[in-house]
Amino acid sequence: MELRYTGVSLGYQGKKALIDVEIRLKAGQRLALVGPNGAGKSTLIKSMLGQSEILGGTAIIPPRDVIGYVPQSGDLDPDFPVSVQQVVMMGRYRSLGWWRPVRKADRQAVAEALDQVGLTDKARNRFGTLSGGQRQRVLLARAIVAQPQLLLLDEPFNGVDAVSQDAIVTVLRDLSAAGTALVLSTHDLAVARDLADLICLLNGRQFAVGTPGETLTASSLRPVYAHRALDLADGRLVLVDP
Ligand SMILES: Nc1ncnc2c1ncn2[C@@H]1O[C@H](COP(=O)(O)OP(=O)(O)OP(=O)(O)O)[C@@H](O)[C@H]1O
Repeated sequence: MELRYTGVSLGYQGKKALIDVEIRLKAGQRLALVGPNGAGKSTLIKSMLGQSEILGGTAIIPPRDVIGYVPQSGDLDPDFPVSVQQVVMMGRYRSLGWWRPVRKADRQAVAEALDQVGLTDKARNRFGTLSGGQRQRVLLARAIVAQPQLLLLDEPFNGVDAVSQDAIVTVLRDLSAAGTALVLSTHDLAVARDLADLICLLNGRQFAVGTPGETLTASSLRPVYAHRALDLADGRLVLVDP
């Protein structure tokens, strides 16, 4: 697994939304994309799925079939009449193909993924009846049954309760210990600090990339958040509505 962007510009219909992207990620590393609304976090994730345009530079992206994607749980229609285990089984379709019936190994993989996210007892429940945090865990299970080498997560903790957040963080740590590379976008600097070993600061361009110690400093964050960064009299920095 190798993900490498060198001087990359990204956007839509030929118009740039994010420039100067320089990232390099190896197996088992965890990268957090941090920046205010509209910074380009989703655009960078979408570029790895072929859903935004690479307008310049060089991007080395693993093949689509080894990439897993966890969308924001709000992106899925909660009224769609499917059970939790059916949603997770969708993650096996790529390897199943429409012509091959579901096998015991597929059912076993689904059961294991549900166990990993702590939702075995909800397997037969309707997806739409779960809480936002539980739905997010189901979408994570759907991604991991395909055993991706690179897992992308768009704001995985938005609208997620503390129990679900802890469950998701544990699964993500286990995945990365087993060699899966992770890229996640987040507004939450505490989450980024605790979960990521690399942080990329974005706002229309890449401002910095490095360890949490290198990037989560007042002098690195100030230009990224611009008018949303407030300098306190004692020299500390507060981010207003990050
Ligand atoms: N499908 C699209 N077509 C055209 N422009 C888009 C599209 N999606 C996003 N943009 C633009 O690209 C820029 C970056 O948006 P993006 O959604 O990547 O930011 P973000 O950091 O993920 O923000 P948020 O935290 O609000 O999700 C914005 O100016 C946005 O308007």
